[in-house]
Amino acid sequence: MSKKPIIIGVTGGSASGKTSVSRAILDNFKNEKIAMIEHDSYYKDQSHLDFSERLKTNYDHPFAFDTDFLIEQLKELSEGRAVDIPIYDYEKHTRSDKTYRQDPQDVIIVEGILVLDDKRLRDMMDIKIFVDTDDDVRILRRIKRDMDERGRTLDSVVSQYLSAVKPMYHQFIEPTKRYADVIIPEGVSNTVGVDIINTKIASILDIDNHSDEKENV
Ligand SMILES: Nc1ncnc2c1ncn2[C@@H]1O[C@H](COP(=O)(O)OP(=O)(O)O)[C@@H](O)[C@H]1O
Ligand SMILES: Nc1ccn([C@@H]2O[C@H](COP(=O)(O)O)[C@@H](O)[C@H]2O)c(=O)n1
Repeated sequence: MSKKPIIIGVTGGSASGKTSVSRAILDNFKNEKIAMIEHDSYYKDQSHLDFSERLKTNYDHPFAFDTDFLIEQLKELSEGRAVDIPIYDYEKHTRSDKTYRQDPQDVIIVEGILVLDDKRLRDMMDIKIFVDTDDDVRILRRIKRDMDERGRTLDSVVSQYLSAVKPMYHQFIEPTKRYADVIIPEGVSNTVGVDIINTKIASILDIDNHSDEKENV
């Protein structure tokens, strides 16, 4: 029987640096069996809706996600079976018709704005991390990212931020900070915070953490 993986939840507001922190962990453990799964991959399929209808969805509310499916796939992985994870299309606001194959791993990072909101998900996690970055920094990063990578206009980013992203952050995301084991101010720039997390993961995996030495090579 396969060993249950270590599951690490990484949350925080949009553009707080969740993906960057997760990548730093992946990089530190690149010789181990480790992968990141994004909650965003499990945004509900909206292919049955017109594009104009999809624009009305509140993508920062827990209802926008098919979290049951994420939990189901995490259980499959935990029991040693590979899964096919949906690939999300931010420009079309729905799932693409493609998936990618994820094999079982020893460490699984589950990243997303609402991964600590669902108790069933939280209870599956061994380490829960909240990346804490000021709202003004996050909106500036988001404008750049959404215009460069997600096909958005400045007006659409600002209007979505004021109508959904900001209020949902304060209603649903920020309150999950209380469930975090570790809060990392400033995300990946906080090298001490990231190193403490890597050391903890290494101790659970029962391996030495040589991240300092790797940096100096
Ligand atoms: N500590 C940081 N300093 C400067 N830029 C950062 C930092 N963390 C993330 N970024 C940048 O901000 C943007 C959003 O970061 P990302 O890690 O994708 O956030 P999230 O996954 O929370 O949406 C990216 O362009 C990333 O390079
Ligand atoms: N069709 C969509 C789906 C999601 N979003 C936004 O993505 C944000 C979460 O992703 P991060 O990488 O920023 O954590 C979330 O705040 C949604 O508003 C979107 O704009 N369009």
